[in-house]
Amino acid sequence: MRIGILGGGAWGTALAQVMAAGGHDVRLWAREADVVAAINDTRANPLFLPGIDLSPAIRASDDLAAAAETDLILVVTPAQHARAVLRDLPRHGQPLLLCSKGIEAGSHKLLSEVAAEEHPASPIGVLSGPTFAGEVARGLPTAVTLAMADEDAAARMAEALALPTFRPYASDDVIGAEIGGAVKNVLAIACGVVEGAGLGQNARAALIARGFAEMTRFGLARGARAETLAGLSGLGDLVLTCSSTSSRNFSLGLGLGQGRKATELMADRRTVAEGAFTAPVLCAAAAAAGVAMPVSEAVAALLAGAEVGAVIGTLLARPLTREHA
Ligand SMILES: NC(=O)c1ccc[n+]([C@@H]2O[C@H](COP(=O)([O-])OP(=O)(O)OC[C@H]3O[C@@H](n4cnc5c(N)ncnc54)[C@H](O)[C@@H]3O)[C@@H](O)[C@H]2O)c1
Ligand SMILES: O=P(O)(O)OC[C@H](O)CO
Repeated sequence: MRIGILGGGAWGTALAQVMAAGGHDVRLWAREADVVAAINDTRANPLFLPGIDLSPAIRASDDLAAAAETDLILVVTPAQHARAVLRDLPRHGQPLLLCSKGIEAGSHKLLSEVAAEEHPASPIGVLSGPTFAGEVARGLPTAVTLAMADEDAAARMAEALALPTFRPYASDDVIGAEIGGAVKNVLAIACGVVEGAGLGQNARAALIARGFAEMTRFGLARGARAETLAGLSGLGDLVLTCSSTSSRNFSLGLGLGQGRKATELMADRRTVAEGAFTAPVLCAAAAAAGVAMPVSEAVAALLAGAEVGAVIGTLLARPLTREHA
């Protein structure tokens, strides 16, 4: 297949490497001229994915039209930029596979809804799961959820994209696959806070379990299926990012837990910690749906500048409740 990849960050570049290893013709769109030049001239992306020798089958361009002349498009921009990039992408009706993790600010729309609005003729899918880009690019074993409304189409897509070390599991739960990836980024910040504030491993395990309860409540309210949230793109990704400083979201939380301010931690970064953008949107969307998300609200409060001790105190002072209320 000819595969267009939108986004030359760590994940877009790692996916380009996977697709090239599968024998596909890969056209990577990156917005930074230095990223395009580095990929084409030196087979590397030192800005976003250092230390990886890239396949010669990857051709980079800053021209969206070049990525559009393909059989399949992977959308890998930060979530808040997905609509603008999709709006500029020429419409050819090929499938769009969403690989970004987030919820659109303002509209509270999932990226599958954004993509369907911008490219109504394209079949929409989601590829999501526990996937640190560096490990995927190095060919380490990885499994993901690949969801499309038509599960047979998802299975065919999974077959076309699979490698011995890259295993997509087909699903028809597009919403579930998206919500797991978006919510786990917020919860990973919370787990980083626990680490940074020295609250211990019991607290982190409790937070993963109660965070998963939040993810499930919100997901069910938005039409996700519980088994998808308990799978690779939900619980699988939650466990990965809640337990490793390789996660940008966890690392952001670590700094917050040490008492540093979000503005300072976010100031100079060129890489994206999606949970910081998702947290306020998620809280607003959950409130609109009548879903309680105390852990996510605590993260949103910290990101808005609240003091870490006060936020932890408020969370621990909540009235006791039933585990499955
Ligand atoms: N890095 C990972 O391990 C990983 C794994 C799975 C999913 N993701 C998701 O993939 C998405 C992209 O993350 P990443 O890690 O590849 O990014 P990154 O942090 O490596 O790089 C930042 C990216 O943002 C892009 N960007 C900045 N401003 C932009 C704008 N105005 N318009 C369009 N693009 C803009 C940059 O060009 C660059 O591609 C995120 O939603 C992330 O959650 C990342
Ligand atoms: O580094 P993070 O926290 O953006 O996580 C990257 C991926 O989403 C892990 O699956």
